[in-house]
Amino acid sequence: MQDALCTVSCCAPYRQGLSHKRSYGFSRTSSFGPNDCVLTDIVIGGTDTTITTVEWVMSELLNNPEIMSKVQQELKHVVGMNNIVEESHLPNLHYLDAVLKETLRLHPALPLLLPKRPSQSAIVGGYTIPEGTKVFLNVYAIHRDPQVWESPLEFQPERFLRHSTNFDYAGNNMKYLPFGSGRRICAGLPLAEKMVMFMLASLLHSFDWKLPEGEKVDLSEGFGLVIKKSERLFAIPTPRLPNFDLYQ
Ligand code: HEM
Repeated sequence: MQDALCTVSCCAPYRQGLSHKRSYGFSRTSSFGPNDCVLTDIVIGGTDTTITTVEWVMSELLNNPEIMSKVQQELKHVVGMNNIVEESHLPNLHYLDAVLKETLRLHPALPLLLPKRPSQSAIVGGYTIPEGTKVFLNVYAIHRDPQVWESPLEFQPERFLRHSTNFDYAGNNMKYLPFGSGRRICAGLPLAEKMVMFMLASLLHSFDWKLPEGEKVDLSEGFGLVIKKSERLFAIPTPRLPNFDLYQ
């Protein structure tokens, strides 16, 4: 167990006896050991981000019923109506993948990533960043920059089908960084991508979704390290599959 945990990148400084350079906005107690740190990172990093992302995708889809219908058509084609979603279906859900990428563009769960402190002074774009400066990267602004994105405020998943080779989650393209970049990129990225795709595919394959009568989706944002919707989403599911035994 200990070996498995210690492979997570943020534990490495502890193993080398160095101090942790990340600032989270709250102080760590001295009773925390290396493995507590990893577990805390995983719980904090892996829950709010994932839930918030699923909620934003569902909100955007309820706001764009024609896009939701395209996702469900794809699920009908790839998964079938007498089957339930399996992990093996996920690589073939290209349109749902584009919907997730477009949602993470407009609603990156961590809009400023996590703060970093350079361990030595550096010059970036002509600016000197002294050692120890707290640095935030405004991914939210980059993802909505009209010089980078055409019609940046519109929800258009198709843009990721056109540019699918350029925009992945690996953090190599500085125009699109929903999981960060470099050695502090999201440590849960492979799990997060699969988990969110699986949840969305299951929700949209098994159910049709609508809003309560007369209600509209409120897309306004709250304020925080993780950008959540200011109002929780309330939607009504109706079973979609003909064979109800599949739900059991
Ligand atoms: C949709 C879901 C998720 C999103 C959008 C997301 C996004 C991010 C971002 C932007 C960062 C900061 C990267 C940086 O500062 O450069 C991060 C860090 C991190 N994430 Fe995630 N994350 C998600 C899910 C998860 C999950 C499921 C886990 C674990 C099970 C996880 C674990 C972590 C950890 C441990 C870090 C800190 C990495 C480090 O400091 O080296 N994340 N995440």
